[in-house]
Amino acid sequence: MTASDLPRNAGMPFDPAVVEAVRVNTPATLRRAATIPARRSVKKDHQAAWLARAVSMIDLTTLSGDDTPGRVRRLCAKALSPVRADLLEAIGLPDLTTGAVCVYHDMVPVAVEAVAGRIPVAAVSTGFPAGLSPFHLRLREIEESVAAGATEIDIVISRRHVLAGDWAALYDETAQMRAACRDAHMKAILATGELGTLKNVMKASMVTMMAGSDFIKTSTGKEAVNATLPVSLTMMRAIRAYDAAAGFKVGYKPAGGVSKAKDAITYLALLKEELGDRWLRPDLFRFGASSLLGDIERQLEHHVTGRYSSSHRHAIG
Ligand SMILES: O=C[C@H](O)COP(=O)(O)O
Repeated sequence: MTASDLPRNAGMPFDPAVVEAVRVNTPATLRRAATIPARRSVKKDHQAAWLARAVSMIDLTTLSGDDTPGRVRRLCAKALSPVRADLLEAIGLPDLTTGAVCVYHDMVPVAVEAVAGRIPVAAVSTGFPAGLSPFHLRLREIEESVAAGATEIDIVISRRHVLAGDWAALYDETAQMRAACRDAHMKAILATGELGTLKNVMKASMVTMMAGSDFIKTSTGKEAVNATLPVSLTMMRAIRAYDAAAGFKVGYKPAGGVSKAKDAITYLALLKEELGDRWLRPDLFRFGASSLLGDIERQLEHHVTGRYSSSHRHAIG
């Protein structure tokens, strides 16, 4: 299934009442989030299957100033063959790829050629990570990446509109970005670590979904605080509220600092509890991660062989 086959979020007219109605019980959210990692919601013998599913939902990412075509080609090769064939065979999987690759605009042509249509190419955009370049150039960057073959665009929102409570401005900018994406799927990066409160996270989630975002994504990976469980719980609840109001299922993408296999399982267990099995698929969930795949592959090797490829690795807690 390619991006263009997937349903798109048509959005809904901006409704300030929806934003004003937002309520977040922060202490309760923090308490609930604190209990999640301790729960053994995934049985040990199911872990391999969950880890393989996590791999299929990774946007394998490189977003560094020293990125080169060679590095991006190696990233794409890994995305197309993320787990050793002997390990896949041992866990009974015929084939596996990551959900997508995610790169800066200038690396899109290299990635498009390297993946040869087998998985989507996502481009970060709109002046990533700060999102403070001239607005017309932010829209132009989207258009250029789509023209270069990116079928998924990860935009960054203007945090100042959230911090000022200017929800109409946030809606308007996001809607214009969505229009610039044309057929490409749009993920709205909220940079939640810079939004101050969980209430602002919930409001920004609702506004960007009303403006037509197909996914909402926690972070650029460049903030001081990126994906967390309390923020994830809040954004998943926003997605559920939007589905109830608009009848559309928006995807969720935690990004930044998700680097351990046990964390991936925790996120998936939370997703299953909060949104249900339908979200446990690449069209509605992605990890934005650059190093998570390495730890998952090491855990899969231990599951199959009883050994770790490097001595410093520890079993999933
Ligand atoms: O989605 C993109 C993030 O920048 C990935 O962050 P990470 O390098 O901490 O995995």
